[in-house]
Amino acid sequence: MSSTSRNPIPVTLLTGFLGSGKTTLLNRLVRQPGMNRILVVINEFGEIGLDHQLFSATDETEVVALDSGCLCCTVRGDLARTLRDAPWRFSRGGQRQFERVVIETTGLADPAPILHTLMTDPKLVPQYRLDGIVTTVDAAHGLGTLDRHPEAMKQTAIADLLLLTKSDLAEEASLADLRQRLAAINPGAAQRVIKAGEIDAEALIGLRLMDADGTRPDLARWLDGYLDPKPPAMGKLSFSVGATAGLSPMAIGGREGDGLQNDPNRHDDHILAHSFTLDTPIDLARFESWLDLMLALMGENMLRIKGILNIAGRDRPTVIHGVQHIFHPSVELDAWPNEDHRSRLVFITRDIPRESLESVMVAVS
Ligand SMILES: Nc1nc2c(ncn2[C@@H]2O[C@H](COP(=O)(O)OP(=O)(O)OP(=O)(O)O)[C@@H](O)[C@H]2O)c(=O)[nH]1
Repeated sequence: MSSTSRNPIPVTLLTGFLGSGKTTLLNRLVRQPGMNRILVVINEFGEIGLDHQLFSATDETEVVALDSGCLCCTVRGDLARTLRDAPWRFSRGGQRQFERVVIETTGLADPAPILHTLMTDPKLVPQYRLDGIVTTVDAAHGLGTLDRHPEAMKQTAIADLLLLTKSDLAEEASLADLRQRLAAINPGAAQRVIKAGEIDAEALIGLRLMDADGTRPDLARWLDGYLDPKPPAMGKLSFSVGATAGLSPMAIGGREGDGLQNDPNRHDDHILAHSFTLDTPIDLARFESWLDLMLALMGENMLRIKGILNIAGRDRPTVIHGVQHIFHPSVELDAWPNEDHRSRLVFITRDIPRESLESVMVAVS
């Protein structure tokens, strides 16, 4: 099957702030008939990519992980290349194996440059059409996140559909306030309140942000307002590499800061991803008190904690998710995604130097 300008492949951009439920939604969606033959492009932020391991694809799903940085900053070229090559790369017997594309951005991505790529790359424009932008908003944290993070504001402003996730964690009154706030930012977007990623796939299809020729003027105006022609600023960033005193013998992932525009750990001068790999099984009680201490010390600047853990005494991996100050219940996966059974943790922080994380670890060791 070929894609032509008369039959371009629909693309859904799935965005939403850190921990707002994008992967949970995707995991549910790909099990529905309207969404099974899809190519999922997952963009990881941070040196250790965990998202594609937490996404459980079906047999019919093709998955590509773009893990060399944040889509909006450093890997737009990768996205363009991936989409250009996808129709032949994911084909069997001359038949393309996917009917639509879902791009899951990092929680920090500014969607505007990604849209710009989709709309202007001369090889992509005839092959793909933007079907819609879906933005997840955490019903429990949404209001505070909009106040503090301009990325979340942009993700909201450009959505066709706003999915208010985790409704089970939000008070009715604050949900109503959030809905009002979202409507003020983006009155044109439909709002749906969901729980545990449950929504009919049909609701996400055919949002028709743009005509197939990509000329809808309000989007172009929006892009004009948001696209920053300046390249990202360069700054000094250094990572310590090697063992540190901590929970257990621990290898600290990382490398000396170089070529920051390609640094997968850096979103801007303030937001950094810190990755840690722990070689030996974790003592759960000790780890939990370490986490409590870190959250107490780092407060709101600890944006996201994600990890796949090898807990002493457990055969299966345990996945943990912290979203700002809320720690979601940990989940045991059925099996390790690959042979590497080391624990891996990613912390996404604002204005918290790596040394502080390390010093907390030293303090509790
Ligand atoms: N209580 C509750 N938890 C939810 C719901 N949806 C998602 N979660 C939890 O929220 C946490 C983060 O969800 P993810 O789906 O990983 O969020 P994400 O947007 O993909 O996260 P990033 O990729 O880090 O930006 C996980 O622990 C989920 O289980 C919900 O409706 N209710």
